[in-house]
Amino acid sequence: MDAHITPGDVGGTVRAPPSKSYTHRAILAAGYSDGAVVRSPLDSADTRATARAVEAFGGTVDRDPDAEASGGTDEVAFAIDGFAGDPAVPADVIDCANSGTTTRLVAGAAGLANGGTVLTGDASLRSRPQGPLLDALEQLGARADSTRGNGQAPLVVFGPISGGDVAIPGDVSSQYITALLLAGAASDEGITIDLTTDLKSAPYVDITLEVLADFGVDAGPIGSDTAAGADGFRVAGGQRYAPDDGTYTVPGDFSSISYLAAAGAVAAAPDDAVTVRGAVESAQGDTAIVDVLERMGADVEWDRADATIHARRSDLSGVEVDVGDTPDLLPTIAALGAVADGETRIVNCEHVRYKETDRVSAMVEELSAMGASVTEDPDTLTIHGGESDLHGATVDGRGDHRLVMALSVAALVADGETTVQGAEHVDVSFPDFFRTLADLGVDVDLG
Ligand SMILES: O=C(O)C1=C[C@@H](OP(=O)(O)O)[C@@H](O)[C@H](O)C1
Ligand SMILES: C=C(OP(=O)(O)O)C(=O)O
Repeated sequence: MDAHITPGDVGGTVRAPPSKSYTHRAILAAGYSDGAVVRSPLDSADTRATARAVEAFGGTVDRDPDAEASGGTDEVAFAIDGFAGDPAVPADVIDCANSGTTTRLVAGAAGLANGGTVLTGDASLRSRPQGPLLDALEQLGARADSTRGNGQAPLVVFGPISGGDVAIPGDVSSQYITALLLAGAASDEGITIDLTTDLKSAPYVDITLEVLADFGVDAGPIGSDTAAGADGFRVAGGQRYAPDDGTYTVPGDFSSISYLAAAGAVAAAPDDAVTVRGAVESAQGDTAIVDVLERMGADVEWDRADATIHARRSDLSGVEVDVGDTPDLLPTIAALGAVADGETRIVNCEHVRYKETDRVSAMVEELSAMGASVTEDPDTLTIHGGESDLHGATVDGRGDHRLVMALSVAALVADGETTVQGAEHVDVSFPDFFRTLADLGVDVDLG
């Protein structure tokens, strides 16, 4: 599906979708428990993959937004029956679709099963690195293979592990650490994780620790108060997952909010603003988008008490942004850089090449097609911005939801219509993205 976007002003109030990262963890944590209700979950292609995995391990996920689970309101909730820390051997291959988070977190759970679990997914997923996690599972006594021997899915994991010590790099994906922490709590002995490199994407491990705490599970960093700067992590075994009152509520998604706030900053009508509700404080590193926008000169305000963000149009200037902690903001910041005056340098971004696409190269090529001047080094993306340079074009979302959304933001201020190919891929993290843009007044034609 293509999205044809006509440039124009935006304004109005919209709601942020629920967090993808929190929803994955909450579904799987509920799976590890005897059962729990997850309120306000993100219902998207990626989170459905995690729900399928919980069912493959013997749980059930009732996605019916039905009265009982949601406490009699029309709020959406998932009612989940867990596998109580003891995953069954799946009867079939688990299809993780496009979701790296599902693949890694579920590979960890597979380590606890008394038999084999096969994990696969789409072509993008099957090109992403899993080697360090397979190696960690082997250190814990599992057999963990990539069928092609290239460290990529399809993966086959044979458990059970009972816990122990692992050494693992932290600079490829923090999701390996999350996987080991979630599984370690349900293992007999617990898991101690020694980081052999600095940790990238550290706030995602803080999200994990926050969700674990909310499910009554004790785990923490070694040598630091938070994941950033930690030498490693420790989770004791034999713990029971059980959230207070049997329910867990998912906060809004700041990666998704980044597109809406950016849209306001580049295209809000004079005397109007984009207002985003659901901007609840949490451990999400991507709240940094507010600071990035402010540094670029945007008129943006996060009313934390009201969980609301207001973004008005302003002239933006280029800045340097380190995305070591916030890889998912790279496409948004690159689009903002293409609109801003002067140079925007996105540094510490090598790990952003291991996502659904190599997002560094992809943003260079697609923004260049819109007339921006963009260059890359292995670890840096540089945009030589200036709104007047951007023109409408046909750009390829490359099956990557974040490319589709970031390019749609750039399209709001390009000269002429932009066609973003593969628009349906927003289903991965923000299924209502184009409806939300239309609610903000964007002239978008899906066809
Ligand atoms: O744990 C998570 O929920 C995520 C961690 C990050 O990945 P890496 O840790 O692989 O950088 C992020 O890019 C991804 O979108 C979601
Ligand atoms: C990289 C992402 O997710 P995942 O790793 O779960 O595929 C993302 O949402 O940008």
